Amino acid sequence: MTTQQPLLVFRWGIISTGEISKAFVKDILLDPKTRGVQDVVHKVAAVGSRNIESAISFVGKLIDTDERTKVYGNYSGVYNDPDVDVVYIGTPHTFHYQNAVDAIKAGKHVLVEKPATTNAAEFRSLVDLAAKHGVFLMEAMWTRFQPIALAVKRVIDEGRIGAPVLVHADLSGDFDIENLPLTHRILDPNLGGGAILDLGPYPLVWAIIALYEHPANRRLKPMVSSSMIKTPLTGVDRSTCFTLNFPELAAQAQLSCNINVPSQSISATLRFRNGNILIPEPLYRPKSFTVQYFDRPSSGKVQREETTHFEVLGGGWHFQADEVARCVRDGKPESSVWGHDKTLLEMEIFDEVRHQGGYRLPEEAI
Ligand SMILES: NC(=O)C1=CN([C@@H]2O[C@H](COP(=O)(O)OP(=O)(O)OC[C@H]3O[C@@H](n4cnc5c(N)ncnc54)[C@H](OP(=O)(O)O)[C@@H]3O)[C@@H](O)[C@H]2O)C=CC1
Ligand SMILES: O=C1OC[C@@H](O)[C@H](O)[C@H]1O
Repeated sequence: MTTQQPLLVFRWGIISTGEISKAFVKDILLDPKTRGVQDVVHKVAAVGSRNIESAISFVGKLIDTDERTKVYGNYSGVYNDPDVDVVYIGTPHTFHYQNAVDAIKAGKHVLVEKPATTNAAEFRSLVDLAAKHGVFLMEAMWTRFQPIALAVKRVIDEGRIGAPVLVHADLSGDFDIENLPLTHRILDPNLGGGAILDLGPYPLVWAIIALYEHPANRRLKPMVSSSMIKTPLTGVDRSTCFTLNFPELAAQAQLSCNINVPSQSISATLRFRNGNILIPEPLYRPKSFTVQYFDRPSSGKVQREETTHFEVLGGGWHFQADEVARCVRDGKPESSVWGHDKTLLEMEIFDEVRHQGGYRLPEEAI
């Protein structure tokens, strides 16, 4: 017999009113029952923007007036609002650290957009601060919480496709950089511009699922080698390739990201001894995956293919919100699906990639 959890009404404070904050809020306000969630509902208790007009317009467009969402022309109002349980941070990369520090010091749980910080030292310091204040902290690595990622993980764990050998994954996007203002977050080094910090988390998440999380890897960190091509427009990385070596598995990941070419139709191929898993674009929210089984181990000859499709109501950002709510309800300091170790690994890999590529951000908080 299963015991029914009482319904949790989880109250979000939203920091900033840009594109991702809009997408996140639209998703969390969808009826959770449409994705089979019975124990949690999300409410937007407060929205903070640098500009009060923007907060008012955001709430007017996206949130039912019955919700009585409070608006602030700053972020501190949200941090200090007693009706807010958790703060969602949707500002550009280089502000994540300070925004998270402010929220945590106000005693709020935090979900911070990817990349959680601009470097590993900043994230380590957030982990310590969150522990000191007894609050939950997670990077918004939404792809890892989508049903498709959970299903791919099940296929790997079930073991029929054997041991992992090689992961190829790329997330590219044509941002038309020649015609973008140099102050756009994708180009501006002051906002952490370039491919690695913005797009890099997505090829990496599939390598983490297939290789880092593989039980035979024993959570060992990979060795990193990489190269970058920078754009002369602002000096941020236009194209980055990075390779991760997992000696314990004798396996590698070849990952790439680029801000001025379109993505590829098959964006990731996870190669195993007895078969492959193919993941189509967009790599951050694929709608299907295909498992190819070989006729015998290592033959490369596909005997059978199975494609699984996923229908999701909304953009797919709500699954991570459900995880945050449940972790907070259960008193957990971090998620077991996307815990602090994985964000730290991500940040350390990106530090090394930037070091090897000679890309130092103008101002890193730590
Ligand atoms: N998970 C996902 O799918 C996605 C995640 N992201 C992540 O979200 C973050 C924001 O991206 P996105 O929403 O596209 O960015 P936007 O530029 O659309 O929005 C960022 C918001 O941050 C606030 N802000 C505070 N300081 C500044 C500043 N100096 N310059 C510009 N904006 C500032 C502004 O809100 P206000 O004026 O209201 O204070 C602004 O609207 C990035 O870190 C990115 O990696 C982005 C896209 C998709
Ligand atoms: O997270 C993201 O996913 C999609 C990209 O287009 C965007 O720039 C990025 O921030």
